Amino acid sequence: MSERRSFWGFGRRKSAEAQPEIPAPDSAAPDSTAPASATAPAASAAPGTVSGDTGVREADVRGTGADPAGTAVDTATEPAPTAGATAAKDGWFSRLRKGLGRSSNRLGDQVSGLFTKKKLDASSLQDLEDILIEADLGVDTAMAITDRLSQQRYARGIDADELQEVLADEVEKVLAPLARPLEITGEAPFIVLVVGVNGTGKTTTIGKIAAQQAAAGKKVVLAAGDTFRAAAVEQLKIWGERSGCTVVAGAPKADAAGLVYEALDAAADADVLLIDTAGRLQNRAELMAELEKIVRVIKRRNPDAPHAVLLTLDATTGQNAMNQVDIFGKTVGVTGLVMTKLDGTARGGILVAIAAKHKLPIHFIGIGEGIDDLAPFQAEDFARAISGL
Ligand SMILES: Nc1nc2c(ncn2[C@@H]2O[C@H](COP(=O)(O)OP(=O)(O)OP(=O)(O)O)[C@@H](O)[C@H]2O)c(=O)[nH]1
Repeated sequence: MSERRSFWGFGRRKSAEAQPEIPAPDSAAPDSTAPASATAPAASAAPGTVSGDTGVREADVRGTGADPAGTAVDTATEPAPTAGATAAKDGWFSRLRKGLGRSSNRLGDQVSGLFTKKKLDASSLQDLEDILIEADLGVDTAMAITDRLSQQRYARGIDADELQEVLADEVEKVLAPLARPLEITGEAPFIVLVVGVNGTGKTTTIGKIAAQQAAAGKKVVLAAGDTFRAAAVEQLKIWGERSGCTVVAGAPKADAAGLVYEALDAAADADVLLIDTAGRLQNRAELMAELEKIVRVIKRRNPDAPHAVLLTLDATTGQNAMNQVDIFGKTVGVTGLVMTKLDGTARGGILVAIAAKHKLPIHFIGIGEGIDDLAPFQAEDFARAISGL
């Protein structure tokens, strides 16, 4: 059993295919005069107040509205888990298990069907391997599990509970080296670029991270770099208002790289700058070129930045996520993954296959739309939850 990391992993500083038609990358110098406004959040803004005019999907800003300060625990100042942190941890695990219920039920139902026989034989092991592959765990993990079973248990058979333990163990082995909290430390502002396909949860993830960072006492600036979708800007502003973060937004359809340039200025004295980008399919070269331009603009200001490039992946998309990791990785140098929407999908196993193949750090997982529904990824918890333990 691996050592449990603390629930919240932030370090203190110093310490389908609806495709947006993003205009072709603008050749204007990004340091030109893209209109931008630093939006000071209204203290009185009610969470979830969504204007009908904005077209903001209500679900896009659904959060608890609760004070995020009550939910985050800063590990730097908290050497031992408090009763509250333990309760939060337990609460998170039961929600994770519930969220992954469809994935684990799918596995569990199919696997239990194999145990009508007293012993595992070559044919039931082959069936098991097929089930694991169909559950998106990937060929390598599926084979590792069946190999281990054939070596250790073949002769005497195995019951369903033992199989769940073996499954959890093997899944944890794949995931544990990659479960790394996003360390927002060192540089200030720490610049995080968030990229991904349409609707994978970029804006929501930024809103949640912003709330956690603000609750930890950081000064956070949000850049509404999704200039394509007006509703995305409104959505980000609402998240910003909730956590008291400055939001830098431009005119609709403004050049995204120019907006990012303005945001870099606005964030000069901030601890963290979180940059939202428009969703784009990984096979649209011109849209991927726009992302490269954003990275160039950032690097021109700070060659070490962005300090993190997060790719959000929607767990419900299954195998397509593999290809997204490939192409976004090649284009903008993804440094870590956020897997969203693990609640309510039967395809959560894809995270294991992605980990086995791409070996990128997995920073966060999302199991809902609310402000509390994003937490640092913990391999053991995930492995046990998906195995139905
Ligand atoms: N159930 C669930 N819904 C989520 C999760 N994360 C995000 N969502 C929802 O997914 C939808 C899309 O999220 P956004 O944050 O707008 O996604 P995006 O990637 O910014 O979207 P585009 O800007 O259109 O590319 C919203 O309705 C969110 O509330 C999650 O972990 N679980």
